[in-house]
Amino acid sequence: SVRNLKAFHNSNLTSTQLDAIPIVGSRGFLASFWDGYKFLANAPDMIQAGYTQYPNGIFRVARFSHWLVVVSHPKFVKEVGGAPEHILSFHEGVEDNLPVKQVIGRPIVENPYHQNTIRTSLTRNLHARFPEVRDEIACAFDEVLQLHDSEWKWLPALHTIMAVVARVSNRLFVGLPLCRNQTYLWNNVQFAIDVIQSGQKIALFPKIMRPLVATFISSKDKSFAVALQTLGPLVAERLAKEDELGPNWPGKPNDLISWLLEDAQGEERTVPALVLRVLSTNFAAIHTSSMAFTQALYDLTTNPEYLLPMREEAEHVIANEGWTKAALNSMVKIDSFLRESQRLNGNGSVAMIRKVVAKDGFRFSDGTVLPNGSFVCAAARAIHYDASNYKNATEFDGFRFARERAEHAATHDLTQDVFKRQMISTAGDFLPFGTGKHACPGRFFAATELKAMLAHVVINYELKAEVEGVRPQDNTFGITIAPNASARVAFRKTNAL
Ligand code: HEM
Repeated sequence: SVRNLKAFHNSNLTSTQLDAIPIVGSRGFLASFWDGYKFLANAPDMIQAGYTQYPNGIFRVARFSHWLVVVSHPKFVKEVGGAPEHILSFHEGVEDNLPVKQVIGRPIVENPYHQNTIRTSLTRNLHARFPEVRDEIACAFDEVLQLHDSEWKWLPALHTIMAVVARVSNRLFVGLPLCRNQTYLWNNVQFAIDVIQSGQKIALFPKIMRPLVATFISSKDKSFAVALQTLGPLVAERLAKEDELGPNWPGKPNDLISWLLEDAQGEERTVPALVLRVLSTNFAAIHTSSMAFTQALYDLTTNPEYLLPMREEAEHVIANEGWTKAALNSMVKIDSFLRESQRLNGNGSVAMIRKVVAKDGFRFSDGTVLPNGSFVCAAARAIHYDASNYKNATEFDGFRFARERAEHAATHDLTQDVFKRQMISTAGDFLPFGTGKHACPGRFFAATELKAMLAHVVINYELKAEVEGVRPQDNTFGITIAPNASARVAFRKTNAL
């Protein structure tokens, strides 16, 4: 349409509308097209260069067919996070890197009601379901690690943690016995890998060609068939019960299927539609949480002096309060350690990619205008590594947030004031979960799960790095930064000397 053409012209590499915003790299169509390639290999360095060169501001880098505007001041990050969907679109921003419609499914974009279910019902029920989550953590580590007596055992960190996280997350999502069904679990893991891999390829094609390309590349239909086979019967049973006994039947399980059914309307109340929501929640949950925990394990094995203080904290809190969700609030060192790991090793050089969809563009408070059709994001990693945001910013200081919380508590009336240095708190200078309107709705569960997992690990195991003092190198591709996928960590039972 004319509007689409106009939007394309406004945002593409030859547009003059972004002239006021400085460029990192080259100007001119061919040169900047080449920069688009370089960006795939060097995104973190290019973003850091722009950040250093244009402090507290806004700059742009070339992607293949358009500019990506990058904001580096927390104030501008907040303005991006606060803009509503009809001005800065989250979904259109995601779509640029990941063609969700083709690799996951159209309804996830067109009616994202599950985000609300996750933010509200799932989060509200974390207290009630915590004993099961805790039980699954203990069983999953036992069964996945298979440690015997006093042996040190080397395990591939990411793969091992993925197996634990998939089980623990699904204990909450679908409960026993399905959360231990290996076909069901690995289908969720494989689906996420396929979504990312096929998505990155499909995203290189113009939008109009994507549906066709997807029919050759995407294995979505295969994953969906396995999900339907393994999870479908359980969903069918729930729908039948509701038809027969109404929405509040006695003994109704307190899980994601029930929470989704409370929100799902019309055509979303079918077996395939609900299976797709659970599959896509697994996609959003498993890889992000596994990557974050693996990075924390690498931080712990590289800085082993943190193990004992966290073990002492966990043992002390559990002795006083038992294994409850509320007890996790008292584990401030563990919370701080995970937050610090996310700060330094979060999952991307940029975050919060949005597309300007407002007809008249988007205006920042300093007057800078981004025309309709442009893309904008936050320089997440550079912000996290900036000494004006964090003291000794490039150093891993596992308990920095615990110290800040203690200092704050000593000087403030805490009934009046929530100090935002906990794992779940987002800010313009803390972006592992994004911030603002689309901040990750699953972060309350992620924090609960990862804190309980870390407490379990430090109490029950000794750990060893493959090479003492050397952190396994990240895998970097384009804007993505992921933990090393082949590094191993050694585990040994604590009391098995
Ligand atoms: C450590 C683990 C996790 C990390 C680092 C993470 C990170 C993120 C980030 C960066 C976003 C996008 C925010 C933005 O662009 O503004 C996001 C969105 C989302 N996350 Fe998470 N996430 C994690 C765990 C989870 C879990 C466990 C769930 C589900 C239970 C989940 C469900 C979602 C959903 C549904 C969205 C889309 C939000 C929307 O469209 O408004 N995430 N997450």
